Amino acid sequence: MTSPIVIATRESRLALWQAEHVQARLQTELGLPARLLGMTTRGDQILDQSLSKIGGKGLFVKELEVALSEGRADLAVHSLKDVPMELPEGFVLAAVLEREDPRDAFVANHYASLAELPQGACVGSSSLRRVTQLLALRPDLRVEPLRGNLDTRLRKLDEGGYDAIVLASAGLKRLGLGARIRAWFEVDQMIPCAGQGALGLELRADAPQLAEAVARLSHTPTWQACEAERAVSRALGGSCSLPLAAHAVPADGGLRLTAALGHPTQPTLPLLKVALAAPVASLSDARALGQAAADQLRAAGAERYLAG
Ligand SMILES: NCc1[nH]cc(CCC(=O)O)c1CC(=O)O
Repeated sequence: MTSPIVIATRESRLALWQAEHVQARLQTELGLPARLLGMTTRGDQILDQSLSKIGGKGLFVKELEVALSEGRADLAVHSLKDVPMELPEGFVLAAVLEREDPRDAFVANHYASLAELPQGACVGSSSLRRVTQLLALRPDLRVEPLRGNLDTRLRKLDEGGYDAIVLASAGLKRLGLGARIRAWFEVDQMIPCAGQGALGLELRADAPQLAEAVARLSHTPTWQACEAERAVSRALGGSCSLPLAAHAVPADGGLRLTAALGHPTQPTLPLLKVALAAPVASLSDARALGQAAADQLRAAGAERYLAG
């Protein structure tokens, strides 16, 4: 009997849901038994500072990669949007699963939508991408930092610390909290982050057999879209201290990609936005589209924003 595949996961409720989802799919679709190895990452421990200040997205994946490299785990399940644009040497992204709803959600107890918020209302978000797009829609709002896992953020809203908060719809739905969503931001109004709503499966690069097996769980249209989105970010430096949004949707046999860049320290400067479409038949076509979007952002003046 082969020993079960060990899945390294963070221990937030969302991370566990995602790991269990992959565990179930390995079992039912591939006949591969799997078990979970839960672990706490630095990103889970440090909750009083914004992620962009303490080292970025990588904080959520580093400990899982250590478990992979030490052979304590075989597979790590990540929210793709938390995965750095360049994986460290020795690791590969072996599959991207079909995307959940990629939209951001408006969550509030007393207001049904962004438009209903009174002048000067307080909205919670620590995401520079959300902050800059919120202020572009409603310059009067006061945006205050809000970190923690989804349950913590909802509790802080319920305790009255904010009039509204913005969260990824995918996470809320996965946790059965979809009823908390009062309104959705359309993707052209609040462009999602690269990879939002998708799960990525990471392996050691020296495990080609497992890579081949898990690739069967992958969803090609989602992977191509996410590859284009991630390429925009990679081409602009890939840092999570940049308010960068990138979202691609299938269109006419290819992809339509929209991206927006805000200024990292001056959230009220105008957002630079681009939209382009191209036929896409492979991951490298998708990367080329993302690169082209980044080139257009540079042509539109991104340099000034990237310098800080
Ligand atoms: N940044 C944390 C994070 N990472 C993944 C999700 C939600 C699930 C997803 O978008 O795939 C969230 C919560 C949020 O942004 O509100």
